[in-house]
This record gives sequence, C-alpha cells and structure tokens, in this order.
Amino acid sequence: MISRIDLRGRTLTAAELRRAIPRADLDVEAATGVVEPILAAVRDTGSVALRDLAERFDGVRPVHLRVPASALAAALEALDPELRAALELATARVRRGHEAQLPQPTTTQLAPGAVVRQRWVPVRRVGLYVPGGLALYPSSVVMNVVAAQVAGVEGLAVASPPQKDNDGLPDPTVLAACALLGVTEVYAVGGAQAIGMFAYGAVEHDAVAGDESTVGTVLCEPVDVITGPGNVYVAAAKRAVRGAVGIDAEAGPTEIAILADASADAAHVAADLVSQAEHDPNAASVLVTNSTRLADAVEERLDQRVAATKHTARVCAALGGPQSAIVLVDDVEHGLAVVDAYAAEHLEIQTADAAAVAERVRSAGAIFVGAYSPVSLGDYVAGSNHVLPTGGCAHYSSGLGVMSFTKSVQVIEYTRDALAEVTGPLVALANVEDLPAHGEAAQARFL
Ligand SMILES: NC(=O)c1ccc[n+]([C@@H]2O[C@H](COP(=O)([O-])OP(=O)(O)OC[C@H]3O[C@@H](n4cnc5c(N)ncnc54)[C@H](O)[C@@H]3O)[C@@H](O)[C@H]2O)c1
Ligand SMILES: N[C@H](CO)Cc1c[nH]c[nH+]1
Ligand SMILES: [Zn+2]
Repeated sequence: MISRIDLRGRTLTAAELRRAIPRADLDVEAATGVVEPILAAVRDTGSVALRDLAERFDGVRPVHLRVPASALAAALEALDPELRAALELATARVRRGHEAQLPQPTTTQLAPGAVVRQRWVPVRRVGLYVPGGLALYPSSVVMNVVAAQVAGVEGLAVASPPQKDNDGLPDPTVLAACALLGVTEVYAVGGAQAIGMFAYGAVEHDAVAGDESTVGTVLCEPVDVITGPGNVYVAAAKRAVRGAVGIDAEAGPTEIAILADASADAAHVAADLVSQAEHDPNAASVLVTNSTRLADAVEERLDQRVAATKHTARVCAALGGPQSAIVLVDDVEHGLAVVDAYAAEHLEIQTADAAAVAERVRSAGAIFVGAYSPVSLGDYVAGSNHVLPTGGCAHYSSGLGVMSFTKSVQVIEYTRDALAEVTGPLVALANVEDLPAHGEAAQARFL
C-alpha cells in the first residue's frame, strides 16, 4: 500500500533531495485557482457568499453566521466533565509553554545619549481558524486562542465550519472550548470563505432569524493577522490574502516524517504513521530508515493497523498517495539529510541516541524525540503548539506561537551631542545615495 523510495548509494545535492521527496498532487499552489473566486465572492457580497458557500461545501445554510452568546453558553454547560478536564489540562500546559516564548524588550546605548530600544507589541485583532470538515478540532481552539491570549491580543475572533448536525453552528465541543477560554466572537464559517471574511471583513445582508435590524450591519470586522490550520483550500486562501493581512505559517494537510533505525519499535512507528494519516486523504506519512528489516516490519504492521482503524478509507488514501513513502537511506547521517530536505511538519526521531540526532535537524515544524514522544502528544497535551508549517514551509517558517501575534517597534532617541557626533557619516551616506535633503535634515539642527 505504501510505496518505497530507495535512495541508498545515491549522493544527491540538497536541491535534488527536495525533488526526490514524496509530495501530494494537490498542493497549495494547485488549490489557488479554486479559492480565488471564493475569496472574491466573499469580498464582494459578504454574508450572501458566506451562506451560499456553506450550503455548497458544508451542506447546511447557517441562519446565524455569528454564533449567538446563548449557544456558546449552552455548549459549555453541556460539555462532558472528562473532556472539560482534558481541555483544561491542555490549556494549562500550552499556556505555560507559550508564556516562556514572550520576547523581552531591549535597550542599546550605542554612545553617550544615543539609544535604540526595541519593544514588542501584540497585533490588535486576529482571526483564528479552527478546522471542522472531516474531523473536529477543539484542540485547535486551545492552540490558537492560548497563543494569542499570552501574546496579549485584545480582539480574538474564531471561525469554524457550520455543522449539519448542529443547526448550522460549529461543532459543540469547538463552541464549548471557545466559551471555556472566554472567546465571545465565533463564526459558523469554514474553508477559504472564513479566511476571506477575516481578511476583508463582511456585511450581513439578511434579516437574521427574521430580525430586519440586522440587514446592512457589520457581520465581521477585518483582522490584522489570520492563523490556524486547515486543509489545502484553507492554506491556499491564507497564501492568497497574505499581504492584506499577516498569516502564521501555511499549516495545511498534516505530515509526519519518522527518522528511525533498527532500534525503533515497528509497532510504534506504524501507529504513529497511521495516527496522522487519519486527518486527511491528503495527509503525508513518511518513514526514513536505514534498516530494511524495520521497513518490512513497519509495512506488515501498517497492513494490520489500517484494516482495523476507524477511518480506513482516509488512511489508505493518505498512505497510498504520492505524498507518503518509506524512504531507504544508507545510514542515519544520510537520513538526516533527507529529513532536512523534506522539512516535515512533524519529525519523530526514533534512533539510538535520538536526542543528539534531533539537535542536528535544521528544518521541521516540531521534533519529537525518542520512543515516548509520539506526535499525538504534541497534538493535544505536550505544552507545544500543534499548528505547524507544512509543504516544506518549515524551511523558513515556525509553528504558531506568541511571535505569530507580536511585532516589534524600534524606538530611536538621540541627544543633540549624540546626533552631532554622527552627522558627518550620515551626510556622507546621504550624498552617495543622491539624497542630499536627508543630510540637510540633520545639519539643519546645528545652523
Ligand atoms: N498543519 C497543521 O498545523 C494542522 C493542524 C491540524 C489540522 N491540520 C489539517 O487541517 C485539515 C482539516 O481539514 P478538514 O477538511 O477536516 O477541515 P477544514 O475546516 O480545514 O476544511 C473544511 C472546509 O473546506 C472547504 N472545502 C472542502 N472541499 C472543498 C473544495 N473542493 N473546494 C473548496 N473548498 C472546499 C469547505 O468550505 C469546508 O468548510 C486537515 O488537512 C488536517 O491535516 C493541519
Ligand atoms: N496533527 C495535527 C497537526 O497537523 C493536529 C491535531 C489536532 N488534533 C489532532 N491532531
Ligand atoms: Zn494529529
């Protein structure tokens, strides 16, 4: 079911390795053409497009695009106590993990009276996407909301697809998680249309539940930054609106890469590959190993697990797709080059001396070290964030965190003497750039 790529004995450059690595046919670029008309419709017709698109993609026409406060309160009230405790544990750990990320202001005195400071400011308003197509993601509420709250963001809005079996509102556990975390602005809007709504804002054109006073009112104000995971259409929409707003990484269909040697447990490796394949037929599961014995054993275990797992069809599609493979390498060193070129969203290291191997990885969204750190730990309760870059974006992007919602401002304060000391070099640089008024602006202070 899962294909093999044999790289043994092949010395490839980093660029050649990137091309040799398995990737899905439907990538973010390919989905761009699909999402462009969706974004344009939302920008041009607001709630009309949002309801039409919900009907088309989610199979339900929401009455309330903005979730009423009563529905949030009812969802929290109905939340199963065990699930509430799990969400509270996840929240507490993710909060602690993110508090440690808060950047510190700096002050640099470059000469007497010459000071440059850097201070950190949270963005004003953010749109947080919580997926909800094939699976339901209350854990993504925690990851998005807690990171934004720790950063100090004041305006938080959440969007998640309307569900047929919840009267066109998002899933009740998603609503309950929002209520638990104190989020009051929640939308029953999914996919690329949610990203468009956050980027451009939207007006309500309908009389909601027969109330004429809602016609022509603002449904959603635009945001400064959009974050959150989603399928390939969500990732493509985030790429398309980048610039109008900030985004976190392109956190699209899930990927797991496992770098394992003969010391790894085949049953654990197979379980972890299946665990992430169940997200999406487009999900990627890649094993990189120098042990053909492990590769054979994992394949055998995969066959058993896939037959017994709940989402067999999805898992088969993901494992059987061109984005998944067992990659055979010469040794762990060779394997390191392969996983670095792949830049997986999640990278597990299951080798002897895993911690030392993990330290040498340059590109991965998150690294899971050793036999007792499965990716599903990070998905829920590790204290890290599960919203992570996919499709090779880990070469240049980080996972969601406090910095996704924070920007820095430099503050420059010089005295008269400190400016006088550098006016000569300033004028020299201004003149060489043929911008003499720049130099004159400094000289004017000493006439
Ligand atoms: N990278 C990460 O950090 C991360 C974290 C969690 C989940 N994920 C990924 O999030 C995704 C969740 O996907 P999902 O589908 O369950 O939920 P989703 O909310 O991302 O997508 C559902 C929406 O997709 C839209 N859609 C569906 N088919 C479409 C089509 N043909 N054209 C245009 N729009 C369409 C619909 O509007 C629907 O509301 C999975 O791929 C999962 O792997 C990634
Ligand atoms: N593995 C996903 C990140 O790609 C996150 C997640 C949420 N729930 C379960 N898993
Ligand atoms: Zn997962």
